[in-house]
Amino acid sequence: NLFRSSPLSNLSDYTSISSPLLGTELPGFTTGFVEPAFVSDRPIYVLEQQCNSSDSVTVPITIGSVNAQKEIKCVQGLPLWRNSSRTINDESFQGYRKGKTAEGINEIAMAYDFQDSNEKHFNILALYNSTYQNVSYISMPFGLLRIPRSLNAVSNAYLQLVQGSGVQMLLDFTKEMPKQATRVIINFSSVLGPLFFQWVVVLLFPVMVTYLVYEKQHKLRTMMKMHGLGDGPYWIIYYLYFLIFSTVYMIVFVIFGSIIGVDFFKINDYSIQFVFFFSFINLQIVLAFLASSFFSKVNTAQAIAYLYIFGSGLIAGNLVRNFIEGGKFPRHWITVLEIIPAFSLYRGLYELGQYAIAASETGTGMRWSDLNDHTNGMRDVLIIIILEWLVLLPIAYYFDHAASVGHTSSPLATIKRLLKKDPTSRRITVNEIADKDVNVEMEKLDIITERETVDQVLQQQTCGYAVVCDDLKKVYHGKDGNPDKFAVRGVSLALLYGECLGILGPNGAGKSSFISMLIGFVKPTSGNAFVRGFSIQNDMEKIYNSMGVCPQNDMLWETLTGREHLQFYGRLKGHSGSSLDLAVDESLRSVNLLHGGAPDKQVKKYSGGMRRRLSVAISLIGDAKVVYMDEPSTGLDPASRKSLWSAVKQAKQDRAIILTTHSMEEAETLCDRLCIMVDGSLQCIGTPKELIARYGGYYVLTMTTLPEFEQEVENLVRKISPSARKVYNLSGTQKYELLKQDVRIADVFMAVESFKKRVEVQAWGLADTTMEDVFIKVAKGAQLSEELS
Ligand SMILES: Nc1ncnc2c1ncn2[C@@H]1O[C@H](COP(=O)(O)OP(=O)(O)OP(=O)(O)O)[C@@H](O)[C@H]1O
Repeated sequence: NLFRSSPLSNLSDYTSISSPLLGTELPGFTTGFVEPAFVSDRPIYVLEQQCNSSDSVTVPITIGSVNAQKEIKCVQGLPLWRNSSRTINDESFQGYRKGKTAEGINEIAMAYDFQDSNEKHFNILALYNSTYQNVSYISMPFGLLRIPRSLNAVSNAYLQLVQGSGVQMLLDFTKEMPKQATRVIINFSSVLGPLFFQWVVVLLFPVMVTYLVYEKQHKLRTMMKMHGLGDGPYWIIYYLYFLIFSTVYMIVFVIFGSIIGVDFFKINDYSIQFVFFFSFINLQIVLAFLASSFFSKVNTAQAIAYLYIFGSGLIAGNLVRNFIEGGKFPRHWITVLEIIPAFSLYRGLYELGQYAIAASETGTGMRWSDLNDHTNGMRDVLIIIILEWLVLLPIAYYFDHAASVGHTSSPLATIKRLLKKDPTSRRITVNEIADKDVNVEMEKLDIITERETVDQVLQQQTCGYAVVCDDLKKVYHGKDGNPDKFAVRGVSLALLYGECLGILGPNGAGKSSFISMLIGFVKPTSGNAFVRGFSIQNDMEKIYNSMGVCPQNDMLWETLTGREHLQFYGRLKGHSGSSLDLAVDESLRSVNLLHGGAPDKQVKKYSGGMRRRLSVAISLIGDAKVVYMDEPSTGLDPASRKSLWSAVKQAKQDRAIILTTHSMEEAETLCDRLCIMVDGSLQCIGTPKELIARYGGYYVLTMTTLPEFEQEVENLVRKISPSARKVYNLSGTQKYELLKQDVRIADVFMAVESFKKRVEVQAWGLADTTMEDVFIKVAKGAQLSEELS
C-alpha cells in the first residue's frame, strides 16, 4: 500500500525503489525474470538483480477496469510484485527459480514485507537468502555487499515517498543498534543433566575393580594371604582405603561444583548431598568387591566395568526420566527399578537436579523436610541404597573369601560347590585306591620307611615335626573331554624343624603341584598334610601366619620398591619400628640387594635375577617357621646363586624348608635330605650321601680312543670288572659303570697305564657317582618300570 501512491521514481543505482505497477493487480508474469505472481493481501516487493539492463518485459496490467500492456525495462533494483511473505521467504531460502544454478538465475537479493508501514511509520521485514553468501562469480562476499545496499535502497524509497523524490539517504553499512549490556547465565544443572553427574560418581567403580582384580590376577592376594594377611584385615584395609579415596573425590567434586556456581550443588542442602553420595559410595565399594570376584583378568574386568557404567548410566537416564516424567507408570514400578544401583543413583541425582532447576522459581533447593513430599523420590532412594549395602556386604565378603584362597575361581564355582558336592574334595575312587596299592607294592624301602614314620607321627601326635604329609594326592580334572591328570600320587613324608628337604624331579613330575597344596594354592584331591600341627584341609588360615613362600613365578607389585615389599611383608609378620628396619636391611643384604640403589628401585626396573632374590628374601623375612621355595635360584648368575645359598643355609637353622630344584649342586649344598619325584610319585628319599650310596654304588669309567680300538677298550673294561655296564659309546668315547665292590681304584689305574702302552688313549677318567647320575638313573628307572607296567 505504501507505494501505491508513489510515482515511478529514479531506479538507478539502488538509490531508490518503487514499483512501476502501482495500484495494479497482476495476473502473472510469464516471461523474463519472474515467475507467475499472484495478488496477495499485502504486496511484497522483490528486488531483482543481475539482470541484463537491455532486457525488458511487457506485462499485462489492469488499471481500474482497463486492461493494458506495460513494458518494464529491466534495470538493477527493479521491484516486482510477488507473493506472500511466507512464499517469498521459502523461495528465497530454497533458491529462486528451481532447477537452475545460482549463476543462471536472477538472484533474489532481498524481499521486503512492508508490514504496517505508512507515511509516519517505517516498518519492514527484509528477507534475504543467506545461502548465497559464497557465490563464486561475485568477487566480494555476497552477504556483506547486498544487505546494506538493499536496506539503503528501500530506506531511500521510503524517504522519497515521505519527503519527496529529491531526498536521498546514502547508507554505506548497517550495524546493530546499540543496546544495554547483558550477561549470559548458563544453568549447568539443566544443560548437563543428571547423566553427567552420574558418570562422574561411578567413574571410581572401574578403578576399584581394577585394583582388586590386579592383585588377584598376579596372585598377590594369595601371596599376602600366604604371609599371614587374613581376609578380614585385607577387606578392612581396602574398604577403608576405597572409602577415604571416594569420599575425598566426592567432596572435591561438590566443592568445585559449588565454586564454579553450579546450582545443583549450591542450592540443595549439603547434608542431603553428603548422606546420598556417602551411602552410594559405600554401596559402590561393595559392588566393586562383588564384581572383582567374578573376574581373573584385569583387562576383561576393566572393559566390562566401563561398559557397565556408561551403559547403565544411559539406560538409567532414559528409563528413569521417562518413567518419572511420562507419569504413566505406577510409583512402585519406579521403586523396583531403583534396586539396580545405577538407577537409584540416577533417581537421586535427578531429584537434586529438579530442585536445582525449580530453585529459580522457589528460591530454595532440596531440604530434609522435602523428603516427606510423596513426589520426591530421594527418601526411597536412600532407603534402597542403605538396605542394599547391608545385604550385599556379607555376600560380597563370602564370594571374595571363597575365591581368594584359590580353591575356587569364581562365585559361580562357589555356588556350584554349595549346590552339588564339592568336586575338588570328592572321596577317592576305587580306581585310585587300586592305583595306590600298586604303588605301595612297587615302592622302595626308603619310601615305605618314610610312610611308616608318617603313620607313627600321626598316631602318636609326635611334636618336633614341622610338616607331615599323609598320602597327598592331586588330580586335575580334565576339561573339554581331556583325561584327568594325576599330578601327585599319594606322597607321604615328614619333615623336622631345622631340616631342608629338596624335591628333585623332571619337568611335570608334580613338584609344584605338591608345594601348591601345602601353601594352599590348590586343594588336595585326597589325603592331608599337617603344618605345625594344623591341617591344610581345614586350618589353612592358621598355617599362613607361620609360613614363608617363594613361588615359582615372582608375585610382586611392579610399582613398589624392593624395600617396600619387605617392609610390607615384615609388618605382616609382626615386625615394626627399628626391628622392622633391621630385618629389612638384613634381608636385603642376605640376597645381595642392599647396594647399588637396588632397595629403592621400583620392581619393574629389576632384572629377572633381582626379582627372584627379592622373592626369596620375602619368603625368609620374619619368623616363618615353614618355608617353601619353588626353584629359588632359577635365572640367577653363579655369584648371586652362591649368596642366595648362604642366605638359605643361615635361615634354615630353626625352620623347616622344602625346596624344589633342577640343580643337583643346589640340592646337595642346601638340602639335608632329598627326594626324587617322577610322574607324581616319590621314587626315593634320603640324604645325598645315602642316595649316592644306594643308587650309585659304582664308579664311572670314561675313555676316548680312535673308533677302531673300541673293542680293545671293551676287553680292558671286562678284564677290570666283568659285571661292568656300558652306558654309551659315541665316536670312540665309551662310558662304563663299574660296581664298586668289584674294583679297586689302584687296579684300574694300573690296568689303564699298561693299556696305554699298546693303544693310543686320547683321554680317560674315573669318577665317583654324582647326584646327577643318581637322578638320571632313578628317573629313567621309574619311567621304564611305568612303561613296562
Ligand atoms: N592347573 C592344572 N591343570 C591341569 N594340569 C596341570 C595343572 N597344573 C599342573 N598340571 C599338570 O600336572 C603335572 C605336574 O605339574 P607340576 O607343575 O606340578 O610339575 P613340576 O614338577 O613342578 O614341573 P616343573 O619342573 O616343570 O615346574 C604336569 O603334567 C602338568 O601338566
